[in-house]
Parts: sequence; C-alpha cells; structure tokens
Amino acid sequence: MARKPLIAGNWKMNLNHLEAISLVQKIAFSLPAKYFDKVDVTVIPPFTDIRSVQTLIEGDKLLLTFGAQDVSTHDSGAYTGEISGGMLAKLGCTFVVVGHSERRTLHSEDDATVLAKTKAALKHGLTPIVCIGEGLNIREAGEHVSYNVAQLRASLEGLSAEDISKIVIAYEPVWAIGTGKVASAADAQEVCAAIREELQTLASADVAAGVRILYGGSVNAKNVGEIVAQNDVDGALVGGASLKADEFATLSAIAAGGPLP
Ligand SMILES: O=C[C@H](O)COP(=O)(O)O
Repeated sequence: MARKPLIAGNWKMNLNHLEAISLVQKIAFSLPAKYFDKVDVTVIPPFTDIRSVQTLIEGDKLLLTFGAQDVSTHDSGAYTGEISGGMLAKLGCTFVVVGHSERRTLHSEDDATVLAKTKAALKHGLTPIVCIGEGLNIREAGEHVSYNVAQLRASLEGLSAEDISKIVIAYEPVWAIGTGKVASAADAQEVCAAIREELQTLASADVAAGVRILYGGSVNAKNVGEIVAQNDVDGALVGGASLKADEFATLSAIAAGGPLP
C-alpha cells in the first residue's frame, strides 16, 4: 500500500504567535502547491500560536495542516492548565502529538497516560502522533527493538484495528533528539519495520500496511532523504530544523521526491 509521507514540524516551546505567523508564511511561500500531492506537511506550534496559525492557513487557503503538542485525557472540568481534544478539534487541528519523550520524561507520562491521551485524540477526530523511543542505555544494551515493541503495545493497548488505522506512530530514539546524533537510516528502518510487524498483530496486515510511521531525532535537510527512502519510514517528526523556514521547506520537498524549492 502506498503511504503518503508526512513531515511534521514540532516547534516545542518556541515562537510566539507573531513569530508563528511569519514562519508559516515563509514555509508556505517556499513550498508551492505541487508538493502537497506527494507529501503532507504539518506544523505543531505551542497552544498559544494555534489560533493565529489557523486563521492564516484557513484565510489564505494554505495546504499546510497544523496540530498541537499535547492533549488532556479529560474533556472538560477542573484541570487547570490543560487543553482538551474538543478545544483542539474546534480550532481545526488535524494532528496532536502524544507521548513525546519530553512529556514522558519531564512530566512523568507513562504508557497508560499516553494511551488515555491517544483515546482522547481519537474521540475528538484528531490524528494522534504516538511517540515511542528508547534511551541510550537501552540502545547500548542492544534491547531497542523489544523495548520499542513493548512501548508500542502498552501505548495502544485495547485499541481496535479501526482506531489503530487512524494513528501515526513516531519512532524517536531519545538519544537522537536535539543532540545532532541522528540514527542511521538502517537503525531507523530496523525499529520502524518492527513497529509495522507488531501493528499486524495488534490490528491486521491491512492496517499495518497503511499506518504511517515517522522517524524523529535530529532530522534535517541533509539526512532526511536517506531516512524517508527506507521501506518502513513514512516521514519525519522534525524538531529544531522545523523552526527554519528554508530548511523545513527543503526537507519537505525532499520527502516529496523533489525538486528542491
Ligand atoms: O519532536 C521532535 C523531536 O523531538 C526531534 O527533535 P530534533 O529534530 O530537534 O532532534
């Protein structure tokens, strides 16, 4: 099954809403419509930027989509500081990142929380980008494949095949995030292939063949080509390089198969 590549720019806690508008305008200018037949491109700004990004994208009929970096497990109520899936859906978000390693580590989110957030996203018609990935100690012990498969299973436990068909998975080795240490294309393929194989068990062969699996960790315009050329890697979750319009547009164009903008 042909899977359309997805390039998702996770801005993390960077850029205010005015800077967000400027960045989206520059990306859109550098990435004419023809690319969007071959690649989906989304930006994932901080919550405070989303309304401005929505207004720009919808007003100018841009082909970029946008999403959020997190979602509450709850729908509404006394949960100070949280943002619900319903609120994000109302803002026109397509995607929501769930279980990013920075949330797992800095906010102690475990697989059960990630599962609950995945369910909350699906309930509101958002596409969760469910993140998994091993730390350096696991990689050095050679246990990365079994670790990621176990994390995947726990993060999707009990979901139906139909639910799983609506999810994007992101494999992000923690040791490669923001460090400049990109996993080799073969490393990315090894784990992404294992994820797809496990999805056959969790859902079905058809569903597994259709789910997009992204790689994330120090992706840039220089390395994205080799990474997305792997059989089971269907795009990238990009951090630092997504804050530079030219580089993000270039790496999106490369994922589309060219030509360079
Ligand atoms: O969500 C994005 C990842 O954490 C990768 O970040 P990075 O590209 O800055 O390494």
